[in-house]
Amino acid sequence: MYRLVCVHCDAAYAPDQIIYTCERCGHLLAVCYDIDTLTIERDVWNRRPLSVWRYRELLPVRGEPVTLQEGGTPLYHLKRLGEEMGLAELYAKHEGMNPTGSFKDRGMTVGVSMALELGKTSVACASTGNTSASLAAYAAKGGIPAVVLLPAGKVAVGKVAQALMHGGRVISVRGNFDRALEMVHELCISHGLYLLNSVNPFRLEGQKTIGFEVIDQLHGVVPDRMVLPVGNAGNISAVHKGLQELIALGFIDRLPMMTGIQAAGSAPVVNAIEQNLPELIPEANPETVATAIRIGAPVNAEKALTAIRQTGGIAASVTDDEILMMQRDLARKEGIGVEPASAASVAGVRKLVESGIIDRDERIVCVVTGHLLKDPETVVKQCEPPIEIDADLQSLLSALHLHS
Ligand SMILES: Cc1ncc(COP(=O)(O)O)c(C=O)c1O
Ligand SMILES: N[C@@H](CCOP(=O)(O)O)C(=O)O
Repeated sequence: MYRLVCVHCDAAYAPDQIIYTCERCGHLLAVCYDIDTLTIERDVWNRRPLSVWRYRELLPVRGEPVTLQEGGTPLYHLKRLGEEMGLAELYAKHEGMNPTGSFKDRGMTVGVSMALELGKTSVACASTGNTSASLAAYAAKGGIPAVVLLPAGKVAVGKVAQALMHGGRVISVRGNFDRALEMVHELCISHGLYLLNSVNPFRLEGQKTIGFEVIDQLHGVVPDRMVLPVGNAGNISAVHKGLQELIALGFIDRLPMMTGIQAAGSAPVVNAIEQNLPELIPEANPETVATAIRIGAPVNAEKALTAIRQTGGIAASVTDDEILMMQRDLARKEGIGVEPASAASVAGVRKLVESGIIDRDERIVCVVTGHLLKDPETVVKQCEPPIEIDADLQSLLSALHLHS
């Protein structure tokens, strides 16, 4: 059993009410389980495949889910990069290995399943790219239409391609993501489409399973720190919520220090933490090469600030150059291909270790959120082009600087 509860004033709403913000105070809602009434056995979870649906007792969906087999992503030990930074236990949870190449799939399997359970016949979102790619795919699987609003000219080509190919109705808005989100919210309220951005409390339930999987992949050990790139701030909030539920169940006894990394040109959460502000001041003109996190007014900021502060975590920013350098390092030293926003988490660790804020004996899990192929243009710009040669062995040997 669960209710929807306001994260600010605790007002409660029925689970089948289609509502995204509190009627009393306007803040976001969260799914709140009556943990004492749940029967969850860890052994039962452990016998199921590692996936979002391993944890179905702690998810709101009651019927058969709309699934593309999301979750169960690898947790890599970053031995080379860890050694360079002096960290023996540095890990990356590669969310780019989900069906559409980002962590959004964990949310959409739950969100689209709930849309159908609630009798909705169309879905919508605003997106910097990944949410739209994922929503279009899961709506296709669920057999309902999806409308997606993208900031014009600011979405990586792989993500636009996915949204189009999966049959999304793609609208390019001359404005930034924050404005597109306001517009789609209004559209959903006025015309009854189901909103599947991270203001949707059900979608974030799916995303919390990242934290569950990390604990299972570390054989029950809680990492000292979890580091996530922060855009709309839904993911860091969701992982924190999930881990709090594991504490309530008695499955773990402490929380990792929740650590959020933003791009320097788009860092309102970092500013709020650094200046100890009670709430965030939006950034009017966010800018970064990491277009996925080019967000100036993160809607989940209240929860993210709480997650960071309550766990003794931190927020830090990294420059575009630091992000791209880490994208190359992950690709070339670890064989892990991620998009720029994802590299921000590991770049943030490097910076925080160098500045002495992160201790070298910490066990650290970075969430790398999306796949390299999402943004091929940014990749190609950083690399030497292929060497074109005539089709003979001599040309090949000379291109490779080898003697004949
Ligand atoms: C690849 C990628 N990384 C990180 C983020 C940030 O996640 P959140 O908006 O939940 O903070 C997003 C989307 O916002 C994303 O697409
Ligand atoms: N990076 C996101 C931005 C939208 O965030 P959401 O979590 O509110 O959907 C995207 O991929 O669009």
